Amino acid sequence: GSFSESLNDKWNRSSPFNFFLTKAKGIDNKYNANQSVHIKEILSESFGELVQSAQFNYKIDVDWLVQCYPESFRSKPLLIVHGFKGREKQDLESEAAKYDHIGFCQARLDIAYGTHHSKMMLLKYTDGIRVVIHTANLVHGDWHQKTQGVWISPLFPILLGQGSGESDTKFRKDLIDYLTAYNHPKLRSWIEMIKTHDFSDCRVHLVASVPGRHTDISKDKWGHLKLRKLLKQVEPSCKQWPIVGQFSSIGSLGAKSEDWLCSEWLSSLSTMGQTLVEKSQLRLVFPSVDNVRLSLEGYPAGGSLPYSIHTAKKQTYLHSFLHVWKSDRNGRTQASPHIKTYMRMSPDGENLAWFACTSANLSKAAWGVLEKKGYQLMIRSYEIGVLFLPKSFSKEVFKIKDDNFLVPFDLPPTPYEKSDHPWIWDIPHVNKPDTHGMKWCPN
Ligand SMILES: O=C(O)c1c[nH]c2c(Br)cccc2c1=O
Repeated sequence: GSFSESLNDKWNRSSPFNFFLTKAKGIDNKYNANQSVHIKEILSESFGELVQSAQFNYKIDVDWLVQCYPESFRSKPLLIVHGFKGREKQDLESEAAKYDHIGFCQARLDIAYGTHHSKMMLLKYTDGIRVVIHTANLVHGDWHQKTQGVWISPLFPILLGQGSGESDTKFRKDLIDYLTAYNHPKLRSWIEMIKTHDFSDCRVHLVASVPGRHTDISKDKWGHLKLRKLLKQVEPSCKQWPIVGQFSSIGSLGAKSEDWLCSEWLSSLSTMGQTLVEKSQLRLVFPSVDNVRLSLEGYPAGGSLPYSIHTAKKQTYLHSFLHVWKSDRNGRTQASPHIKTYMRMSPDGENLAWFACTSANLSKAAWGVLEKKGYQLMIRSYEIGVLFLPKSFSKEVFKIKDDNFLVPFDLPPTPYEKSDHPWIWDIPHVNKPDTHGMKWCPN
């Protein structure tokens, strides 16, 4: 309609998946309607009478975040959960000094190179709690001209009567376990609050990572082993379907594909338990240089795609798995991806055996790596995402068209041309100008 329709109507129409992409300035506005949201809509008064909120993220522009809340909500307690230390922590806290409603929770990062990647909003309203799990940093640029994923939960009401308050997907328990893992006093009140609310309507599973060397019963609570455990529920008929991984950064994966990518990691995502899977079974989507050059932002989009030459040089085998970013179906081929999604698709790209949207990029730090002959799963970072299993929606598979399932990019994905190269952020790109006539010369 002509009004910016309330998010409530949009949310109802997005049921039962409630999965959205962020609005992108500069694409045809018909693609910024139904299944698109902006942060100001999520925090708007029409979406709920806010009492307090918690924002879990990596990059946070405090002033920008405060003005994303409606004026009337800018005094409601806001807890910012981050992973910064030392100078960066000081800078963040001094940025917020002028706001007396903002508190901080510094997540422990005891293992080197770990980061607090998780992106989640906990929104406490007068009549319930809502959880938002997404992929966008709390900075203007992440919500401006990129492709990001956002899952918005139902409004979970206060638990009345004797119901368990838990859903078949055990989402509430998994969320409590995740928050408990921070072991931080400022999250205790949120944990207690979640325990008093009814999450029985929740249809997604939680797939999260917390830093640590996880063993015994904790080994498959996190990272790719949690995903492996959940995917055991997937229709066996999909066993031969390709796995698609799509992400905005790539870690150091080892000298050979058999070191981690096509053994440990792919085994979890393909639940075949087979250690080696033939190449066409795994399709990876990561922006090419031209994807970045021709994006709405131009080369600066590459500032959010931190794939370094140092890492890329060590793993040229990866480049034969790569596919371009193409999202004509959502009018977002030029909206550079910062979303991360993983899925198993039918060869024709018409159906999905499962679909996940998470903060986790393609890295051992995010998904974990088995150590000590598989005795422990070592994870460096905090990550959080949601998994959609057809079974939780009384289906065998997701029929993308018939079920109106929002898939962020075109399936099947399009392989790199011989002339395509993966975007690398710390080398010059000067052969051709970008959409703004500029070149990329990192220092
Ligand atoms: O958690 C995230 O989303 C991100 C983590 N690390 C980054 C670096 Br390092 C450089 C540029 C962008 C990002 C980023 O977006």
